[in-house]
Amino acid sequence: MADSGVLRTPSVLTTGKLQRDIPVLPMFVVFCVLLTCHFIVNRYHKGLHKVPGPFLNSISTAPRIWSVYRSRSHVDDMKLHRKYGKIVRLAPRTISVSSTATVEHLYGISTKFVKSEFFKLGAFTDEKGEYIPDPFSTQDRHVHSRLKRGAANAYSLTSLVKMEPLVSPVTERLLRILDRHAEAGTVCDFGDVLKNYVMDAIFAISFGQDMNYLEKGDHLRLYRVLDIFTSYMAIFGQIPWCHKFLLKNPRFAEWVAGNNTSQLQMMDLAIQETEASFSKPPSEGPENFVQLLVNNRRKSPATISIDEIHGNALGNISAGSDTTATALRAAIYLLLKNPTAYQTLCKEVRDNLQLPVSFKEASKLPYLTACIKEALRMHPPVGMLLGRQPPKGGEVVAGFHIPEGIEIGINPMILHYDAEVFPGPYTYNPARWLKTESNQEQLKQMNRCLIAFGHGRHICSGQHISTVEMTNLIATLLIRYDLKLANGGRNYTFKNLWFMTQSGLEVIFCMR
Ligand code: HEM
Repeated sequence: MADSGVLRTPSVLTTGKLQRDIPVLPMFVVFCVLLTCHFIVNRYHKGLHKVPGPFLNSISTAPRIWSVYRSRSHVDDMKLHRKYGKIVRLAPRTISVSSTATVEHLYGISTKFVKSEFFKLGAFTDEKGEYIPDPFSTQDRHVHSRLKRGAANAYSLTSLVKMEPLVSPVTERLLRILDRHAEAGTVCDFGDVLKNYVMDAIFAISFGQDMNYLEKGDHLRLYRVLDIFTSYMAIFGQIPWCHKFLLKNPRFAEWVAGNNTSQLQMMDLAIQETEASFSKPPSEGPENFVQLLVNNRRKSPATISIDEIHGNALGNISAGSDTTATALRAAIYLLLKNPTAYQTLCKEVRDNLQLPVSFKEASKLPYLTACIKEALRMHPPVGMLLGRQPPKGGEVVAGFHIPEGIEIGINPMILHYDAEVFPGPYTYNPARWLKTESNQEQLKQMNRCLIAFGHGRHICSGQHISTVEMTNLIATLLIRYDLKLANGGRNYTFKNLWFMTQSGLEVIFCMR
């Protein structure tokens, strides 16, 4: 057989020509010089070397990414704050503050700070890859204000209380499942059940119909998408410039998500429900979230576009499911771990409420509200910086000039453990939230620093949805069952990848 020319061509591997032609040593030297310059620029960028923090973190993002990747950045950040004080440089372009005085400055209604680049990783795009503006990710103040106004009535407490009947069938389904556990005396993986419950509840509120996650489990495979999405945001949000090469790139996104069609199904549902709401007159029963937004558009088309209706509805699923489930798990776990608090709450709830629970009645119970606040304090579902960027020209924060383009923020997990605001911060103490004659000022301060839902301009739009869900569900459970942790709660653990998701909440239910 005749040799092909290709085979006869001398290979660099056999001749060793590569080593002789490429000046490896000079290239290595150039690389080291460039890297050193990069580190120097990072460290001294616009005077940021004055902000205290570890040397390595000031020259490279690698330690920060490693800390986030290990799902324990709050532990590392706490240590850094203990060592360096109220303001710490976590990475060349990331600064963490933990001070009461900065809450208003960074997040207040009239703040000049805008959302950091981190949030752009969470933006929705349509099928053509065009950005669908949403309040969560937009940096444009006017767009943000318009979006908030356009959906304000749908997120208001008054509307949500009217939507309670939409969630009732979901709650009944949950109780049937828990009754079965109680009758059989089996241990319930309550963390998973709660996740499914919250998913069904948020679908019911948003679209007027749920996906029966409680009985079918994750049949739409939304959890996988949401897990990838939050871990991706946590890790690559530290280097947001990468996003355009990763999930923002449609080919890469398709490769990662594979043939997962759940987002498309969600989008279809949002589109169908929006169209159905347009074609029927305002209904007599409780209106769901999409219907309320459609009515807003009917009255004044300029207030909200169709894409924005879809964006809001889809945002409810991604922002409102894991977060609320996490808060509920924390509230239940902490209660069951603390028998005195559990007994106090059982007494309050059982003496004052009956099934079916209504928020109007349940929200009057001070100890129930206190237990929810204490759980949100000790285990805020969002456990990383609520990042912001200063306006053009920068801003002075905690005595340091922070130039534009730099991410600065407060991590709820740090501020909520500040002993000056919350004395004995590592102790579960719901009573700290109860009003007394002498603690008015302290309470004001604590409420200002409870930033589990954020604060001010970008405060969580869905806080009332979660509060109603949590209040009603916890009261319902305590009226119907006696609860106790299986194995003393030994399997309960959590990881912090932006969302502080737990696993192993195993509970034994007994009918009362
Ligand atoms: C316990 C449950 C929840 C927690 C702890 C939580 C936490 C947060 C936090 C901390 C922010 C502010 C982020 C920032 O300032 O940088 C936020 C914003 C937001 N949340 Fe929630 N959330 C929860 C439930 C929900 C629900 C149920 C929904 C919707 C149904 C929702 C929708 C939103 C939206 C749309 C924003 C953006 C608001 C804006 O930027 O103006 N969240 N949430």
